[in-house]
Amino acid sequence: MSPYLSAEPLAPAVSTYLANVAPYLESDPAVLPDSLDPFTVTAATGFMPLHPPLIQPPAAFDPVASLVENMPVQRLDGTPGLLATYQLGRAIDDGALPNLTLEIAKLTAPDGKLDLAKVTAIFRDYSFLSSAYLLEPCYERWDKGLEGYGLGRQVLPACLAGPLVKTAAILEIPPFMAYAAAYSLYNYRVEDPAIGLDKYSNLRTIRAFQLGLDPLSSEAGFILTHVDMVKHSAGLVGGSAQLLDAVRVEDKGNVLEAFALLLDTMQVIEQSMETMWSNSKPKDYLGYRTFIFGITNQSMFPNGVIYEGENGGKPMFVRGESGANDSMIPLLDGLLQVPMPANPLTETLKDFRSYRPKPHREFLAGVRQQADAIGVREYCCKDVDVAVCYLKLLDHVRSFRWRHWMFAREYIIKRSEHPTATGGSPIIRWLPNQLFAVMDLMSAVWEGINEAERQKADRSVTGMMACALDQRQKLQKEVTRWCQERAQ
Ligand code: HEM
Ligand SMILES: N[C@@H](CC(=O)c1ccccc1NC=O)C(=O)O
Repeated sequence: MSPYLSAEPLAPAVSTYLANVAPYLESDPAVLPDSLDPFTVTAATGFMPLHPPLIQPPAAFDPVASLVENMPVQRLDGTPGLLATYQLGRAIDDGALPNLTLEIAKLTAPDGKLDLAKVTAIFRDYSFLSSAYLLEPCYERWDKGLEGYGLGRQVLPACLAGPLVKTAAILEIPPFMAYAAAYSLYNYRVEDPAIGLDKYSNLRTIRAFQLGLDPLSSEAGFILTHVDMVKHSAGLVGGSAQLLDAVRVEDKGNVLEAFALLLDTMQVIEQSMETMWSNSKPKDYLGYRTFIFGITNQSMFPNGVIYEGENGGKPMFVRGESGANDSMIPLLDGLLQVPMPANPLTETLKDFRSYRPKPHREFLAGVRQQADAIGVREYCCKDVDVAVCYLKLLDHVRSFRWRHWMFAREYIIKRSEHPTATGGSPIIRWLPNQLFAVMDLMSAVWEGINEAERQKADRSVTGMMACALDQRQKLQKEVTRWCQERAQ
């Protein structure tokens, strides 16, 4: 019978549903206005900003731009900035910055709405200044080789707190340095517009804390490697939408095509991730890292931070920025329906969701909801060809998280006793919580395939599974050892 004659209305196609949560998915970013959130998700830009990040805020904010340019340990021209001699806090306390909160409402785009690109650039600059202000005393201790971070400044003055809270409220994100809207994804520019994002060597940072305005520094490398990875995220966004559509109508050909796109994209993303080791040296990490800690679960802010003039005078607790706020791996967790154990570590994983840009949050929630509604995992496990693709994509999630565990070990754990990561998660136990979950799902899916079918699968799949199982044991041993040594 024609669907048009059916008495039951048809459930909307997935793409229609995703169009509800990501209305500009198919739009050309070039024609989208700056009154949209710069992190609006499109099939062309994925999780990157719609347009290149705005470098300079409008003239009314010149005092902010000038202070943030003078702030880093090393300025763009190579000379020492305020943080080199721990003078930023004093400059702000002495009135270097007027309170520009009321200027924010004047930031309109040609369509008469608020210009969210400008609002984001201003949020970025205020969040750099605010984190530098709050954590400068900790950096001073670190720089002088003293043990522990001590205390940060416990009060954020109104000239920083007002604009930070106001811009964050407009963007509907927490009022603190963010991974996407500040330090990483809204913090790049290109040296030669003709080359654009195509070559890593063409990337530059806009703002930095320590030496990061020098493109060859480890801080720049740290930031820009994220940009270089996320620039490929369009393949994950498009591939996810394609997979949901195809699974919904049980179109195996399209399912396999969607997996091919997702697998190819992850391959490129992981290749780029590997360049972190040369772009950014582990020995340099702890310096600029001092400035990216948050308030929640950090010894530097045992009683939170008072934002002067905000929150009824009560202290604020906000997590620090973290790659955990990136959207690529959480997208795949949702799409592939990776079950996370019910425990406090997983609660932290869920808490990180609210730190993503609003359009990313909505897109991820939509994909998660649709994957659950159509049963992506169950569908994929019914057919061995599809199950193998599903396993291969899970294996990318595993290898991303494993590589990432190596980063945590070499850049942080071996060099610092501080028990919590910048986002406030326990440094030793949190990353393995999610890594174990992926490895366990891989085992369950593999064991669900009967012996005869498994024999038919190509050798590389058997090898992939053996490697994942072996790695699980190694990880378990390593985590147990670190927990014993650090009493965690
Ligand atoms: C030197 C490089 C890196 C180090 C030392 C590092 C460290 C960490 C740490 C310690 C966490 C724990 C979360 C918290 O802050 O509380 C984390 C989470 C995370 N980071 Fe990174 N990271 C690095 C590079 C990257 C890169 C390049 C990406 C790519 C986008 C990334 C994506 C993530 C993700 C997705 C999570 C959440 C992990 C999960 O869900 O299991 N990280 N990172
Ligand atoms: N959580 C990490 C920092 C981190 O995750 C991060 C911070 C800023 C920008 C990107 C990040 N990416 C890595 O996960 C740490 O504790 O050092």
